[in-house]
Amino acid sequence: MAKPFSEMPTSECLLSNALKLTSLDFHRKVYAMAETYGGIFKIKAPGKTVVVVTDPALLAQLTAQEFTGVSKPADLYETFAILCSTTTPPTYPLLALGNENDGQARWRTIRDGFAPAFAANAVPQYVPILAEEAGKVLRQVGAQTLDIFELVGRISLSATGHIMFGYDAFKCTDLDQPCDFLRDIITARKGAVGAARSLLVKLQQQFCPFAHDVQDYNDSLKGVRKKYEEIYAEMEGAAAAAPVAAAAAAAAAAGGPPTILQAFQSTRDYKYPDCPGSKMSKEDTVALIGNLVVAGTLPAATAAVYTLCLIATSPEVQAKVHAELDASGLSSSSSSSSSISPREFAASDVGHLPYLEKVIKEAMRVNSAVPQVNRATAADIELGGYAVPKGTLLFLSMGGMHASPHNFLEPHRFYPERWALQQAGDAAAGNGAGAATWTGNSGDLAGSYAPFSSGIRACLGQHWARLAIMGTVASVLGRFKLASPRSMTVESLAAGETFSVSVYPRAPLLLTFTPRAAAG
Ligand code: HEM
Repeated sequence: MAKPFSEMPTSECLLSNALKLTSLDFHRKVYAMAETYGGIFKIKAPGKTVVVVTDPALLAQLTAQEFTGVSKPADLYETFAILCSTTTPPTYPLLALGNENDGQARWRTIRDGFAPAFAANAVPQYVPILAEEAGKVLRQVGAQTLDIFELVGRISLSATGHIMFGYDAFKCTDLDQPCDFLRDIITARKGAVGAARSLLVKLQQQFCPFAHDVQDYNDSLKGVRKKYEEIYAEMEGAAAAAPVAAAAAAAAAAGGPPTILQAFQSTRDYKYPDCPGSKMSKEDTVALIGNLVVAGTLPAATAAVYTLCLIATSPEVQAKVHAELDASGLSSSSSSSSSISPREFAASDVGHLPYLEKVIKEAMRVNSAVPQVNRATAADIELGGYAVPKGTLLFLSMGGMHASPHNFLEPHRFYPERWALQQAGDAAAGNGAGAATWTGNSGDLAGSYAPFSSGIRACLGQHWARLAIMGTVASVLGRFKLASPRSMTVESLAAGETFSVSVYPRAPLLLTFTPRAAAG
């Protein structure tokens, strides 16, 4: 007999739940609900049942490859469309990679084409480019107060342009030059969420005026789409000037991994197995460019930004990070010249900055850049002893899992040492109350941690994201001591965030930069 779901009390039901779904910080509300209702519970929304999952084992089960009763809606917008429609919603070009409606085989073909360029052994080749772009931007920073999201966004965009498309696609290395592309992406996506929000508001008046909002959505994407078309044209030119496919073949013949640019070249000629005779069109490639720009810039920038903010407000953490960078020769204060020119971050530094690694891991736990992914049941399934019928929308809240007191002690505390103490506790069982206290309730912190999701649809760019975040944070802290002019805590950062494709700060996040050589 299937267990009954935890139900919301009547005061929480229907309309109030539906409005929570439309709120931009809905994921934070889910965290609070999970504290009350546990690792799996049901919320009521118009026309559909929604099941929220924060339990680590059930999350892993739902994302696992062999779990076939579950499909992935492409995006938040499609999720809303499923919420209010019984028919299959139309597909949107921007979401081509990861859109289940295009067919599993098509998605698999594209993912397989790009996977070698994102593999763990391929991403170190991008690090020198990131370090160079970070250096170009950071050399313009003196002793001053800056919006850290703007600064890191510039580094992220310059690196993305060079690494993925082989040229300066976003031209924003000069601090005095306007560089609004990251904000354009956010605004376009916010338009999409806004359309979804108005969709649900209208739903209360008349049932599902869907077509009208699709138009809003497409209009909101026009600006950034023009940019993706420009990038496509530039890549065509580059391919004509220097045969990228031949370079990819040569790299493969030499046993080296291909680059992302080469992967674009080779996937372009792919045929879709489920559609005989069809090849990837220009439209598909433009959509993929958009997909990788959005996925590759926003969440990684967010993660680096929140890491830097948390470091800036924790003097003892910052001192330890600086000491580690000094010992590795990555700080300007450790360089023989007094100028701000530390050795640039290199892929070989990974594995040799264990404290910084824990700091980033902890920052990505207390502030999950991608707090939630969605799934829909394609058949009746059983989940953790509960019966979940076909057509149920599943909200997989990794942020809720990271913030749950069921999984982490003092979950809202930024405490990088918890990861070291777990290792110490594992190594020396019965090592006193300190270690035991911090091994976490379940004794398995790692099992409750999945910022990139897991399984068949796990983040394709996660190896690169980890390196990029570490390289960005090390490049900034090697050169500067950071301080926050206003007091910032985990709670105040959370209160100031909002959500589009990933979490990002609602207002400028100001940090004061003091060159390390001057700070001593
Ligand atoms: C901190 C940075 C990042 C975070 C937290 C993050 C997180 C995620 C998550 C949670 C998913 C969805 C997984 C699911 O539905 O189960 C995803 C998918 C994806 N990510 Fe990332 N991501 C990050 C950076 C990147 C970067 C740098 C790239 C590329 C350069 C990238 C490319 C992708 C792609 C292509 C997918 C779709 C995979 C598929 O549908 O098969 N991500 N990411």
